[in-house]
Amino acid sequence: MKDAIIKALREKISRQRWEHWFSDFSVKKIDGNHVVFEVGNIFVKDHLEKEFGKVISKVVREILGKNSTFEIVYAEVNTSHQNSFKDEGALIRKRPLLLTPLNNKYTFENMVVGDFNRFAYNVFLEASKKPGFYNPIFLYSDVGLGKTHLAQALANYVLETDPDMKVAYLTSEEFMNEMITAIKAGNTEEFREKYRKKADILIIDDIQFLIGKPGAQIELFHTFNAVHEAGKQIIICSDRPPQELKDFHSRMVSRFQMGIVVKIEKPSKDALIKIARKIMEVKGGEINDEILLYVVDIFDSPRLLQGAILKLIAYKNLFGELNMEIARSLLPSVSSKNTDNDKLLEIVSEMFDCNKEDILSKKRLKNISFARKIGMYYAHKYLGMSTREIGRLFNKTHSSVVQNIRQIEESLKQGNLAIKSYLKRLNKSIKGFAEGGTL
Ligand SMILES: Nc1ncnc2c1ncn2[C@@H]1O[C@H](COP(=O)(O)OP(=O)(O)OP(=O)(O)O)[C@@H](O)[C@H]1O
Repeated sequence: MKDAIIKALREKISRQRWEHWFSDFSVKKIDGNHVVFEVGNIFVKDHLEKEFGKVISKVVREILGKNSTFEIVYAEVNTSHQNSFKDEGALIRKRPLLLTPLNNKYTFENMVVGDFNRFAYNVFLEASKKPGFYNPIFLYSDVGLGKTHLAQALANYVLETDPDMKVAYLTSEEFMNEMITAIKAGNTEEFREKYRKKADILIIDDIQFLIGKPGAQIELFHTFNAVHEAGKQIIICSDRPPQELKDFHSRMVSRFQMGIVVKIEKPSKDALIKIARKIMEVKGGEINDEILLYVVDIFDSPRLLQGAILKLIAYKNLFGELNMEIARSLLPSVSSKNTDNDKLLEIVSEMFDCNKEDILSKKRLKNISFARKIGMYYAHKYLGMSTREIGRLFNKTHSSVVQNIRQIEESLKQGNLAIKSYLKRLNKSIKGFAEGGTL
């Protein structure tokens, strides 16, 4: 029976996701029509419940009957010496366990180093070899200059050299949401244990999101202290220096400053050219030097540069050619960013018969929420905006942006012609892709 459950589950999950998330997943026992699954740690348990709960439940009901239930438990790793012999098998892992998903393209090798980021880069490189040496590391810069890339490069490096390390990377918004869910479900102990006791390296991105959220700040403060006291590495990323995190308690700000504070500056033109070349190398695609210099003249942050380059490469792949004239016609929609952002809100509100304030509000009327979704999808795919920037533009949380974009993607996959036509109209109005677009 155990094998049948695993086999049926395997058939419903892609190989890649299976290898990623189910490497130490097993059926611990079956009590009547209740199945107990076991995984290696609480992070994987959480992720499986969230992402695969429905499919696991379906399989269990298919095999054991309609009213069957399941739970996932995680194995406690006993680190005491007396028991180390017994637990040896469980402690040796051939492959790192990804506690929270990381982008494997965010490596030190894929990062261009220049005067603008050399100090930060070296601090992170050194810390990845000696976690806890600089503790905490507080990294800040303007948006899109490589903070997430650098923090995850450290995480990827550490996991590659020591697969048994447990690295948790999450935004402060995710931290807060998880905290709220845990409070509602009465699981606060589990939540606290997850980050305070289990993580060897804790990376909290976008700390500024907690401005104005005192409850989450306090929880993070205690987590910070517990992790720090245990000598585990903490990394905080922010869009401003610690002292400018207004309304954060001064004891917290001073904790952030007690290790090392590093900043990434704006890259120079030369550095941007190198970054553009690196992006093409990593993403696999090429644009000629003339166009590349034109792009670098317009965009001064790696994130915007990346959005523009990907758009040009996508065009070239679709239509087989790309010249300067086409590049010019494609890019204004991204370059005159602020105007376009305003225009985007204006056009979608007009298209869906509402006003800009409705879109930025919490109203859930059908036309308004549809306008939001289409606008967010467009901003992501055509204006090269990150989901966080979109959140700021539409006055919505990061997770609701991600969810809305996913819903549109899903509908497009299922061939929803109405959405295609809205996007096409939007595209024409905003002067995106050359006449006719790619939709
Ligand atoms: N020095 C660099 N070399 C190569 N690519 C870079 C460099 N800096 C940034 N990038 C790329 O630019 C994009 C944006 O970087 P990233 O998301 O790390 O910025 P960020 O500072 O975390 O942004 P935010 O403030 O929005 O959180 C990423 O795809 C990243 O790989």
